[in-house]
Amino acid sequence: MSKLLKKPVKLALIQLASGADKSHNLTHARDKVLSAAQSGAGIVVLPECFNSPYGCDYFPSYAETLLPSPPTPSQSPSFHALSAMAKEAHVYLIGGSIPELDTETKKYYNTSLTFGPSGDLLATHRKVHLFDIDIPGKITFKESEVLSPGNKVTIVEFPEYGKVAIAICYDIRFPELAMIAARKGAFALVYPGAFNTTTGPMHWKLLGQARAVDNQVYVALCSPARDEDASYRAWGHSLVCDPLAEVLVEAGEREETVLVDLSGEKIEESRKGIPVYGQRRFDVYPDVSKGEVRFEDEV
Ligand SMILES: NC(=O)CC(=O)C(=O)O
Repeated sequence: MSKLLKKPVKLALIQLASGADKSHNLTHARDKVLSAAQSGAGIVVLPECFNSPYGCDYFPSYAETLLPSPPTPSQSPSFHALSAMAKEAHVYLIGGSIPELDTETKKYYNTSLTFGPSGDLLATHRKVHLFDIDIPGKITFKESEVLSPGNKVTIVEFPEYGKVAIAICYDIRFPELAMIAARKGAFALVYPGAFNTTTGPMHWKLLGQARAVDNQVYVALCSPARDEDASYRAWGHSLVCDPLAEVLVEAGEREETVLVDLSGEKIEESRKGIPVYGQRRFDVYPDVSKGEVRFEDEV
């Protein structure tokens, strides 16, 4: 079996406390990314909407323009801040997500940017599955009132380590994205995500463990810290599951950085012990990674 993860790496999830002040959020994120790097992290993750409060009312006013790439600093201060943080900390940085406005189509997206240790943009993922739910008496949320969906599977190669799949929050509820990425060789599935105090206790950990056990890879979920005064109260509990679906680390509700060591051996051992990876019956059902899969944004 080829090594999915070429060498051990420390992963950091920054459960950031963000507020209404974007430039403060960016400076605060920088401090946390640098301190995660000082603790030995090689890959650092920020939460969904790390530079703004989360909610349909906020997306338009916080949206930045990313295309054509690279944007100017005034079009996207967050792009430039993330690139600089990755370079200064010398880490692979999965920059949570930010609200994006495509000025040509006038469409808004929930978009994740990933940068390499030289500050170069490695990947862009626009949330594919929008968070439209209605649980009477608990929560109604309709991202599609403002946002448009992305249309591709995102797998990024970190040359030192291997491939990582990136998707955003509600995307975790759709196992196809995870299966495709794992079968294409990702060693980890990373989801910046902001579940809430209704969906969090129901499904956050369960979904992390489910995607891990289905695919025998590491799964990381990175949430904003809970703000009790916000209109949307994030669940917190950023966590990492190993390829056997054991939760290796889990944050509480407040601001916190969790760090964990990932190793290729763990993936190999789990696949050797429970070899479902080689036991699939593609003569009985189709392999979703072999059908028509889009890896590039439709333009
Ligand atoms: N932010 C989200 O997409 C929230 C979500 O997916 C949930 O189930 O809660």
